[in-house]
Amino acid sequence: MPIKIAPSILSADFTKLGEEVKRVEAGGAEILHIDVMDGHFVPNMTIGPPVIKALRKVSSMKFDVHLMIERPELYLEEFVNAGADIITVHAEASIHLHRLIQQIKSMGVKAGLALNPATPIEVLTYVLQDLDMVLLMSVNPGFGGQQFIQGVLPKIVALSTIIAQVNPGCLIEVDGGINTDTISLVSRAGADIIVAGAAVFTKPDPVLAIKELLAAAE
Ligand SMILES: O=C(CO)[C@H](O)[C@H](O)COP(=O)(O)O
Ligand SMILES: [Fe+2]
Repeated sequence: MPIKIAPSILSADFTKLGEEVKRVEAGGAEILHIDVMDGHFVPNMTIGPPVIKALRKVSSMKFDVHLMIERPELYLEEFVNAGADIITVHAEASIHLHRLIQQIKSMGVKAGLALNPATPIEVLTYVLQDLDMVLLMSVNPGFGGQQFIQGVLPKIVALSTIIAQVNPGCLIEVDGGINTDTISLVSRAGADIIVAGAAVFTKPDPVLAIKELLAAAE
């Protein structure tokens, strides 16, 4: 499967969010990455279900909702009702990971599990077979526009080897610090979906920026 870019609205202009989303969709983007932060799990706050619900009215892209929140189990239904297609929770945010993943799947959406840069992939051992996606953070979560952490590259390689054996349908998403220099590294390491925020939405032409990222990945 060719890699896909999921533009992250974290770096979009929030005063015209609907227009920004429609623009990347018209340009061919299929997945929209939506970063939800609660000011507890990460030291920043962003948006929640009402904004996702509003965007759902103007977009038919797949909504890839990245929950950087504590107690995600309390809010799953709200995010599903708002229009999420994939819900990704952090392994570090729950002590009942198996139950949490089953809860997401029982709601009829795809289940993703995110790992911070310092979290080893061994945490996936007994849940990988149930996942639709693993999100490997390549920055410490909380902010857009940070520098890519090179140490995550062997983690992507190791995970893609394990996924091929255990759950070949499970996708690897890499999130943080992606630009035209770093994208080829993560693509070669085995990423299927690559999130890009600053590298898309701080550029004068976000659609062109996505095309340049895809070209650099090859
Ligand atoms: O989850 C995130 C931050 O916690 C963002 O998705 C990520 O950082 C994307 O932004 P950028 O491409 O600008 O690094
Ligand atoms: Fe994210």
